[in-house]
Amino acid sequence: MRLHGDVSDDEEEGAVMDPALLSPSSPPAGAAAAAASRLVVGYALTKKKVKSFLQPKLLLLARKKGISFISIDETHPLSEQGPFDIILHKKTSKEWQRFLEDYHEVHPEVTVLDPPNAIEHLNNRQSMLEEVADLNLSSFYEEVCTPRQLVIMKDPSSIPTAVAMAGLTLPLVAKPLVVDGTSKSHELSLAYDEASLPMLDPPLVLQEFVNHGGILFKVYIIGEAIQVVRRFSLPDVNTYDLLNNVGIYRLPRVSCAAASADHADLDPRIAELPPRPLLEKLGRELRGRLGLRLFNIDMIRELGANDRYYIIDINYFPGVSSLLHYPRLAWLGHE
Ligand SMILES: Nc1ncnc2c1ncn2[C@@H]1O[C@H](COP(=O)(O)OP(=O)(O)OP(=O)(O)O)[C@@H](O)[C@H]1O
Ligand SMILES: O=P(O)(O)O[C@H]1[C@H](O)[C@@H](O)[C@H](OP(=O)(O)O)[C@@H](OP(=O)(O)O)[C@H]1O
Ligand SMILES: [Mg+2]
Ligand SMILES: [Mg+2]
Repeated sequence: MRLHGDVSDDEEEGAVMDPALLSPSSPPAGAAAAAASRLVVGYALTKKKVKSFLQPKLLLLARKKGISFISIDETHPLSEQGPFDIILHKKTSKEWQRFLEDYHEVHPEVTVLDPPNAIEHLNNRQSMLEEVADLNLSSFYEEVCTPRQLVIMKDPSSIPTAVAMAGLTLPLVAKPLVVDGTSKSHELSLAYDEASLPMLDPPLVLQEFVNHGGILFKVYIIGEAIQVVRRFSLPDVNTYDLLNNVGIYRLPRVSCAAASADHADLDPRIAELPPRPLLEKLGRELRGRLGLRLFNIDMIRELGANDRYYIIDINYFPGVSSLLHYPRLAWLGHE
C-alpha cells in the first residue's frame, strides 16, 4: 500500500488531549480554537463515537494541520452555531435531516459528511449489500459478490420453510436487520441446524456462512484514500462441526479493533491482501454508488477459491482508531 507521510516519534506516544479542541460544552474555548483554525469541523456524534474517534493522536495531527473540531448542539439550529467548513455526523433522523437541509440552503459551501439518506442505506443489512450485486468489475480476474441471504421480518416458525425454499445452505449467520449503533444490532448468532431456526428473533438477515481461513479484510474508504487491515474472524466450519453441532450459537464481537491480525504469523495464502487495483476499483465504484465518503467494507476470501471475495458487511463512519496505529496516515492528509 502506498501512503505518504510518517508520524514522528513525538507524535506516537503521550499525546495530550487539548480541551479547546474538543470543547463540547465550552463555546468560548471552541470559538477560540476555531478562530485559530484553517478548517472547522462540526461534529454531531454519540458520546461513544466521540470517545473512539476524537483521540488525542488524531486531535494532535489535526491541530498541526489547522483543523479544529467543535461539538454541534443538536437541539439548536445549525445556523446559530459555527461557522463550519465541514459537518461530520452519523445521524439519520428526519428532524436532523431537516436541520441539515435548512442549513445547506443558507450555507451551500459547507461540506456535509455524508448525506443522511445515503447513510441510512447502510443501516439495513439488506439494502447495504444491494449495490455490490451491480458492481461492474468485469475487467478483473477476481470475483466480488455477497453471500446468499434471506430477510425474515417476523414469524420465526416460518424460518425453516423460508430457508428451504430459498435453497440456503447451513450453517447460517443470523444478523439483526437494522444496524443503529446499538450493541444489540451487533448481536449475531450462528445457526447449525434447521430445527433450531424458529428460536431466532426476527427481524433479521440469514446469511450463508462462507469458509475463509479465519481472516477478514477491513477496507477503509476515506475520501479517495483506501486503507486495508487484517482482522481475526470466525474459524472455518467443517463437516464434523456440521454433523455434531446443533442449536443457535451466540457469537462474540469477532473482528473488532482488538482482533487485529496484521502482525500475526499466518499462512501467506490466507494473509495475502486483496489486490490493490481491485480495492481501488471497488472503493471508487462503491463510493459513487453509495454516495458516501467515509465507510468500511468487510471482505472475506473464500477458502479454496482464492479469487472469490465476499462482502459481508459495510459500515458507515467506522472506528478509525486502529488506523491511528499506522505510521503513515495519508487519509488524514498527513505529510
Ligand atoms: N457470511 C459470513 N461468513 C463467514 N463469517 C461471517 C459472515 N458474516 C459475518 N461473519 C463473521 O462475523 C463477524 C461479524 O459480522 P458482521 O461484520 O456482519 O457484523 P457487524 O456487527 O456488522 O460487524 P461490525 O463490527 O464490522 O459492524 C465478521 O467480522 C465475520 O468474522
Ligand atoms: O472499526 P470497525 O472494526 O469497523 O468497527 C466499527 C463498527 O464497524 C461500527 O459498526 C461501529 O459503529 P456503531 O457502534 O455506530 O455501529 C464502530 O463503533 P465505534 O467506532 O463507535 O467504536 C466500530 O465498532
Ligand atoms: Mg463487520
Ligand atoms: Mg457492521
